[in-house]
Amino acid sequence: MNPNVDIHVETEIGQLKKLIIHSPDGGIGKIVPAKFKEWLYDDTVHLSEMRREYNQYVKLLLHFTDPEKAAYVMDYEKSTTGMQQPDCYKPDNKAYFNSKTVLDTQFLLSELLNSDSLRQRLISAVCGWEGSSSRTENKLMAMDRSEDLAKALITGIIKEGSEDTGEFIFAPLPNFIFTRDIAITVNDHLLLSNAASPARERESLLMKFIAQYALFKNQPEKLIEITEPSNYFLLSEQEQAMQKTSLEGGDVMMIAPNHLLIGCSERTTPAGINEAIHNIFADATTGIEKISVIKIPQHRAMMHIDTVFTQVRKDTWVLFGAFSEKIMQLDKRRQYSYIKRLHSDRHKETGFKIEILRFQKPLQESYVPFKNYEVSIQPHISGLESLLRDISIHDFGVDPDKVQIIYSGNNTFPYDEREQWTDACNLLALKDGVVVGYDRNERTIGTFKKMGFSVKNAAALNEELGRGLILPDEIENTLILLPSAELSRARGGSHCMSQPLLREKLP
Ligand SMILES: NC(=[NH2+])NCCC[C@H](N)C(=O)O
Repeated sequence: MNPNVDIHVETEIGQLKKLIIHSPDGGIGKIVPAKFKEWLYDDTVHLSEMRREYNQYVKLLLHFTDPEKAAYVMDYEKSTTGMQQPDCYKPDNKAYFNSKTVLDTQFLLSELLNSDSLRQRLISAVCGWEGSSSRTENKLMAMDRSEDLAKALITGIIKEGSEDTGEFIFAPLPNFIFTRDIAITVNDHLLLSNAASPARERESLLMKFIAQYALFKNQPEKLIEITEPSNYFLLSEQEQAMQKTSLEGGDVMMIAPNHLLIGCSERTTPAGINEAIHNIFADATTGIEKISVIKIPQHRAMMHIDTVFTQVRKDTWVLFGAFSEKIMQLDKRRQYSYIKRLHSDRHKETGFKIEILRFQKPLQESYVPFKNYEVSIQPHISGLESLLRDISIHDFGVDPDKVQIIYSGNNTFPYDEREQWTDACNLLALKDGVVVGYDRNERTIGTFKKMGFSVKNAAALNEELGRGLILPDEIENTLILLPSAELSRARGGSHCMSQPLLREKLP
């Protein structure tokens, strides 16, 4: 792909033009219960069903960004009915849809691996990381097709015959479908994550290669990296745990052209945030002037901030009601029972209260790297709901009376918690007011309807779009529902399954 062409994201809701995804690969079919905790899963997944669900998502993205390729996959599917996973969805197959707007990490990697020097470098880096033997390294080097090699580096399996047979060389990357978590476009820069757990570290390594050698080949200065301080290795184990520098993309939202949100969570540490703020403010060209940091409890149910809220439209948000200070002030009993629940399955202090700090970039002349930036607690921002209102009003010029918050599960226990768990708050905007969610979150869907949104099933809509009965431009104020029985088990929604590279500016 052309290096550094058309990479720009300045909001969460501008019309989506280009993104990186990763279709569920065979590694997901290898998860065993003994590995749930380490591999960040809560269940085994029925892979072929998950793929059927995911393919609706891919089709939808193609309809909105690359209609020719949408037509191609729809025709292909029709001509091959009965195929479990049609070849047009496989990045290593000749029939792959190969779009320039819906890019798969696996396809991007295989293109890079056509270069001998990069092939050598990537294999050494991955094998070094995984502690593999030289025999494994040589086996990988000897692979003919770069498509097979890319797949092996992701799934951890050197295929022999069908997908289910082959040699295991390292652990799979079952969370690679959540491409949001590995990197975030910040205006025309890319912020690379530093994963919190070993299960996701190889993902970061692969993404770094894609960013360095494909997306930003000619502009390495546009990459923002989060690293451990140089004296980290000197610290005791205890100090290292305290000062771990991790930041995952699910905690970062490019909310308005000069405003970035960063969550402090189970996955993103204060040291990671500190590093991000300094690196972003030190670079005069990122365009970021304020960074709001949101501290949420360190809890599996809400590993990133995008599991508790996302933006739907300039004036509309979906939020987990337990984090609305407005509701919690009214409902002290509910707050108490919620805190108790959060604490009961966690030994360490989780810290329930949401805290928000705003960091303001000082004028460039007075900026001394790593020394000064202004921190403020805005008195009118007392929690998440007032932050979201503040963004609609001040960043998007919405009339204060017009801001609306949709609460997951219609803010009624137990649906609020159940639907937050299955990513009712984790929506991807295809454009201002058109978002993608999961069909299982019925109470949340009901609230969308009450608020005046249309609701459409992805499969039906894809058919209508395919037949030209409706055009993407004609779709407004709509929640599009993906089938989600299996997809939701991986514990992420459409927001985390997307890494936007290009969105149009809002009018
Ligand atoms: N941005 C997100 N909410 N990502 C969800 C990631 C889910 C994944 N199983 C994990 O625990 O890492």
